[in-house]
Amino acid sequence: MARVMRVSNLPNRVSETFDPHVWREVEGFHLTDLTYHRGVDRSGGTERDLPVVRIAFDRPEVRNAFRPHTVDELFRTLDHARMTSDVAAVILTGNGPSPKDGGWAFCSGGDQRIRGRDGYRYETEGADDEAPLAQRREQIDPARAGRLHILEVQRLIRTMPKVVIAAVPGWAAGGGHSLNVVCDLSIASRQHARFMQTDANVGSFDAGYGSALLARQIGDKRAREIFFLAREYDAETAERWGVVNEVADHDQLEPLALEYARIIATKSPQAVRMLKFAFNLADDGLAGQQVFAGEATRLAYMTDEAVEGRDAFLERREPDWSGFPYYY
Ligand SMILES: CC(C)(COP(=O)(O)OP(=O)(O)OC[C@H]1O[C@@H](n2cnc3c(N)ncnc32)[C@H](O)[C@@H]1OP(=O)(O)O)[C@@H](O)C(=O)NCCC(=O)NCCSC(=O)c1cc(O)c2ccccc2c1O
Repeated sequence: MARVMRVSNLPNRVSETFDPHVWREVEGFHLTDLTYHRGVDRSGGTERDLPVVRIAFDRPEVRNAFRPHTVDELFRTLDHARMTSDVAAVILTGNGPSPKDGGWAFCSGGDQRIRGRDGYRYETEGADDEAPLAQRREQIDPARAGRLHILEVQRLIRTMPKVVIAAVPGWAAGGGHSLNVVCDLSIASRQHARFMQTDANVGSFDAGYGSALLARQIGDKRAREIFFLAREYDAETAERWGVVNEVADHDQLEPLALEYARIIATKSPQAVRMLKFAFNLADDGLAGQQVFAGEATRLAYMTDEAVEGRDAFLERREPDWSGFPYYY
């Protein structure tokens, strides 16, 4: 929950684009592949929570590729943000640059080094993340099934009643390209953001949101081009095509994402929630209808009419609907 307290120590600067003055680490998470922060206002000698969190891939040396453990952490932090009732918006980004070559990434999709025939494989406890390829394969835990559960994360982003903003500081490739598609809003770094849908290069295919929703967003021919040709495109092209909302200078990427979050937090939470689910409804079929209808049920529960139905049952009497007209 939002808290006001004395100013605490600043968190580590987890990325060159990260401003420690406006974030605190979210407690209780022991993350290895991500970082998770809550926005704070430290002006006036106190520290006050802001209604925004920042979740960032933290494997810059492999362009923020995800392994199953990364996906577990991503699901856990997103779900925590979903259930934190004073958080309006989530910024999803990638820390950087790579200490190896200075390259930037949002996310380069599934970690191909640990891809098995049944999906992406977990590694044994204490596995060496720096190990060469042959050793990586020996580190795979044979007792655990391969996973494709980035799709579960996509569904969580899609159905969580918060606005998820992708701040793309570098490469969005493969499954990282698809994550950008499923976020509600996107901002890309003018200098470093690059997009490429590499799925078909490596024998993979996101045949759900990654392709079909992309086609809905930017048009069918363009989406087919992006998948079938797998050509690199830059931030300005992405903006022109409708893959991102806005391009920002690299050092302004996170401030702009924060500004988006600040504006969203000035709007009615109920209106934002209903709008997000309304945008999803037609494309998500019955699942979309169920999510939207759940919120309609919540609104109904807030009425005197629904309260009368509940109370009549609890008081063992017939409900009196006489005060509630058949609206038309
Ligand atoms: C992203 C790149 C275009 C960047 O190119 P660049 O030249 O800038 O950098 P390098 O290629 O030299 O990379 C630096 C360093 O990182 C390693 N690396 C990068 N990406 C990955 C990765 N995905 N897996 C493992 N390692 C990666 C790279 O090997 C270098 O390491 P060194 O040790 O040599 O320093 C380019 O890197 C690139 O094309 N990357 C691969 C992109 C890709 O094909 N991703 C997978 C697509 S499939 C996918 O993501 C996917 C996942 C799912 O779980 C699905 C589930 C269900 C349906 C579909 C799914 C799906 O499609």
